[in-house]
Amino acid sequence: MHPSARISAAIEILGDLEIRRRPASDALKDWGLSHRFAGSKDRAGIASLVYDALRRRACARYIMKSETPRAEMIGALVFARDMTNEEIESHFSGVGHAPAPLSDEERANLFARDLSGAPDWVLGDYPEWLEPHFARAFGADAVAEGRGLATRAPLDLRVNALKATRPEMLAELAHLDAQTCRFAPLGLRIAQGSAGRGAALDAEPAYARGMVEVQDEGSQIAAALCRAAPGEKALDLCAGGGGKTLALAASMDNQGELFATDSDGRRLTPIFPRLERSGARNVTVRAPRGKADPVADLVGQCDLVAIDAPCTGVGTWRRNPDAKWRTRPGALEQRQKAQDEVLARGARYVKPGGRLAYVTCSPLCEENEDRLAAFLVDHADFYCENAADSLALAGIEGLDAAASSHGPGLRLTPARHDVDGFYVALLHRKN
Ligand SMILES: C[S@@+](CC[C@H](N)C(=O)[O-])C[C@H]1O[C@@H](n2cnc3c(N)ncnc32)[C@H](O)[C@@H]1O
Repeated sequence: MHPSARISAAIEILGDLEIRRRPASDALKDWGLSHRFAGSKDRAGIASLVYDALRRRACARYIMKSETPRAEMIGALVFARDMTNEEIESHFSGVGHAPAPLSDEERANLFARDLSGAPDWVLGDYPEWLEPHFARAFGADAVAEGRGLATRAPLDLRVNALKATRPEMLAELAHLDAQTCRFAPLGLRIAQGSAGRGAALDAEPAYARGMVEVQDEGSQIAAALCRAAPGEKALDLCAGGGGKTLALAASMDNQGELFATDSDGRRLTPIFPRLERSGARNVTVRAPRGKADPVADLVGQCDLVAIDAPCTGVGTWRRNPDAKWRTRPGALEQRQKAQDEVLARGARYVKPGGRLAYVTCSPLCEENEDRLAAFLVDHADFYCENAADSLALAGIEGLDAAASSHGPGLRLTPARHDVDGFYVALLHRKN
């Protein structure tokens, strides 16, 4: 497909999202099924355009003074693709499958690119309802942090210490220009292509053999901060697809016991092949059955309970840009309730002297420091670890400035650390 035809297709899909209010991945899949002539490169290129438009939707709508998918696409080419006015006009030629030529009004708005007077939520490209929450979490940096969350994510890999070393994998993946991550001790980063096209990892023998695993550097740091050690009894209470479980198992070097569960058994499905591929042998998956607690025998027994809590996912917007417009205000209150419940539940499994790791992929105080403060009111037998100690004990260097200024714990953000947004705090149960 001609690049201009891809732009037309992306506009069509943005229109579908507008009307049917469904996940972008569903709309993209349906488009692919009904346009079978489009090859995989075309589909990837169109998806990348759609996601870029979602990333920069607020700025695009503002400069174009319009909320149409066409306006969003023009804005995406400005803000996410750095195209000149002439380049954009050449794509909107009306020839063949290219979008119709720009109207006089569109041309005037495009040429002006006028963001003057725009509020922070527009400049930072986040939903208006989150403005007070961003202001609280980030203060004067709200716009910069929003912009960070509106960029494209790189591809990060975690070297599976059960099967390989980082120097070995650096050499193995040199043809992808793999680089060591800045902070994560086992992390490798592969830069994305200019139009957001990623490396074909599936074709890599090192990936197929489980020597590397896809995991954002922020998620790797969160897992490393848990300090799961060989010989420990550990519980991953919100294991989901197992991203953190695999990292915890590797950090335990297959020694000790790691239990993985989740309140939603269906979410555990991907964990089985992933464990198999990774060579982790000390993990027991306990799927919930009926109302009984699948890990009841672990009450008061665990050295470590990791809670990768359900959250708004604001920190993952780089990878899921449509989530930022699909999340509704009520979701924040719902998540806070779930977080209080899961923290109270997790505390029960920690043995005296054991630790509880609380992790979210959200930067909002309401989901992080506020939840810990509420937890500590009801759990006087727990205390929070100092952020500097957490980093030192996990052997992670260069992140001292990530200590939260809102309370205990650490905050990672795309703008400051070039990783997905994460919050991590370590609590200890007193002896
Ligand atoms: C952020 S996701 C976990 C992601 C996963 N740890 C990973 O790294 O791939 C949060 C998970 O918490 C689960 N969850 C929510 N409330 C829970 C509870 N009270 N007990 C256990 N799991 C819960 C959800 O079903 C969801 O799978």
